[in-house]
Amino acid sequence: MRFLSRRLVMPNDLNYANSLFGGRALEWIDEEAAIYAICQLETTCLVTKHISEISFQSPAMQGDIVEFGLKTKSVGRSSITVTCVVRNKATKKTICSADSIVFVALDPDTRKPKPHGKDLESLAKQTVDEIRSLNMEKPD
Ligand SMILES: CCCCCCCCCCCCCCCC(=O)SCCNC(=O)CCNC(=O)[C@H](O)C(C)(C)COP(=O)(O)OP(=O)(O)OC[C@H]1O[C@@H](n2cnc3c(N)ncnc32)[C@H](O)[C@@H]1OP(=O)(O)O
Repeated sequence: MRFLSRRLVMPNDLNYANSLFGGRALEWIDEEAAIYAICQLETTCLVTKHISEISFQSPAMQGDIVEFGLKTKSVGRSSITVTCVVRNKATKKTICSADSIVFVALDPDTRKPKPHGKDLESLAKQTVDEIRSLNMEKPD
């Protein structure tokens, strides 16, 4: 699982108990996972089909930086299933997680499911190439 994206918990992200609002966490998970799926499938035309049970394990507070871990769980003909973990960047404590988020690639004209032509093997290679292109070596 790669943790590449981060967000800062701001005042308008809070619930009445002054911790991160669950609905905001869900919105972030959907958005982060969608961006990940778009990059994996190399298409901008996809939709969220299914989000599995989400467990909220610990609160995030104002000023916390949270980071999003994503990985591909499986790939089908038109779908990709992604796992997402949200954790506190400083403590590494899990805030919440969604085990299976299913996105379906669509034909932009018909809005029907469209085969994406990817498999786990090709995605693994694509990921290696992507990490290389990010130039994430340690600084001198
Ligand atoms: C997010 C915020 C973004 C913010 C900006 C960030 C920038 C990024 C911008 C772009 C943003 C894009 C991400 C938008 C994220 C939404 O919010 S999309 C809005 C919410 N979603 C929708 O409106 C989808 C509505 N549903 C549909 O239109 C139809 O159900 C669909 C998707 C066309 C599929 O139709 P269908 O008849 O179910 O198709 P079917 O052939 O039976 O199944 C298709 C595939 O889904 C699988 N499937 C079907 N049902 C299920 C199920 N219950 N569970 C699991 N898999 C299933 C099938 O197994 C099949 O997989 P493959 O074997 O082909 O791999």
